[in-house]
Amino acid sequence: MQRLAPALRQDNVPLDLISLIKTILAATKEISFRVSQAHLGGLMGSTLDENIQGEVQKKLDVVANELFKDILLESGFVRAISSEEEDTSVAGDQNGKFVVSFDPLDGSSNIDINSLIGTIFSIHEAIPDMDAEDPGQFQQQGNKQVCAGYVLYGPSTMLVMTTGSGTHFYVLDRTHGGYLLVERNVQVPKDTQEFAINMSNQRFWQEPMQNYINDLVAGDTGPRGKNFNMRWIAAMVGDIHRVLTRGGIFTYPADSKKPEQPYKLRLMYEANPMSFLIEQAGGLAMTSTGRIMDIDPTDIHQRVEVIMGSSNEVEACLSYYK
Ligand SMILES: O=P(O)(O)OC[C@H]1O[C@](O)(COP(=O)(O)O)[C@@H](O)[C@@H]1O
Ligand SMILES: [Mg+2]
Ligand SMILES: [Mg+2]
Repeated sequence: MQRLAPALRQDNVPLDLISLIKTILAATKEISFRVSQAHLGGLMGSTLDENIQGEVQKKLDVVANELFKDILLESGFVRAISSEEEDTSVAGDQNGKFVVSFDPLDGSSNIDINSLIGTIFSIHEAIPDMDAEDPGQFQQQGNKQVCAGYVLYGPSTMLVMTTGSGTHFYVLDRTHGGYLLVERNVQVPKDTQEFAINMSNQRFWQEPMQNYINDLVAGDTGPRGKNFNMRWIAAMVGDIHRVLTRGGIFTYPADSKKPEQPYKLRLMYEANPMSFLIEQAGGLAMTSTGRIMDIDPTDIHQRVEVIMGSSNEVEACLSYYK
């Protein structure tokens, strides 16, 4: 099996980006170890603090964030970072060529039940003449990402990553400590009979989504004429990994549960990186009004509607909005 660096060179990834990716992955190996030892290391449960999202931070959210932030800011490759757990962007090296947005621990509500969690990252080139302190560094569309990926801390620790030449799967080999390529150019099947949504929000969805999901649930007794299965891991990394592995549609639609906050998932460090991975695997990644990666970011923590996965099924869902 091919090691990471030769696999990236095969995709003509520039050396400085390879160095940054290796730096990011060094942090994920440490997080993978801390996650596996969390019970023993007193890292289960919550802190008393809330992040800017108004969520009580888990101890592992904080540990993973500090690990990631420190290793990136000390690397010299990074002009600035933005993180789910940081109120604002944080300046790094003015000579750094890249900016990195990340979700240090995705699926935090799964930590205490020992279920799937992960780390999500998105890399853009830094805007040349802009100051490291300037949050404008992050006002770049998702279609400008040079790399995106996630690491899934599951039975095995898996890396799923793209640099624009397809989406590839890697596994952390615990014998020699490196990520090995296990599958190149994964493809999301165009059709599927599996959907993922938090059904408990149903009464708060907009009518098109209500109708779409009702028709999936009606199965072969309804207009779709076939049965659909449902899955919800409550960790985007886990649900998207299933979609990349066997197809499916994943959606976190707009809802009126909190009218001042109609969307749940964050553009910069959840929706954009997952969109790059899904599109590079032949799927679609949309809101009900357009392509996620064409959205002009206005805030590092802005939230968006998410409908992504098997292309024909995403199209079918969007047809309810027309
Ligand atoms: O709690 P819900 O409504 O099921 O939402 C689950 C969603 O929230 C998230 O956990 C949010 O991410 P964080 O855990 O990083 O805050 C997603 O991973 C997941 O898709
Ligand atoms: Mg998350
Ligand atoms: Mg998180």
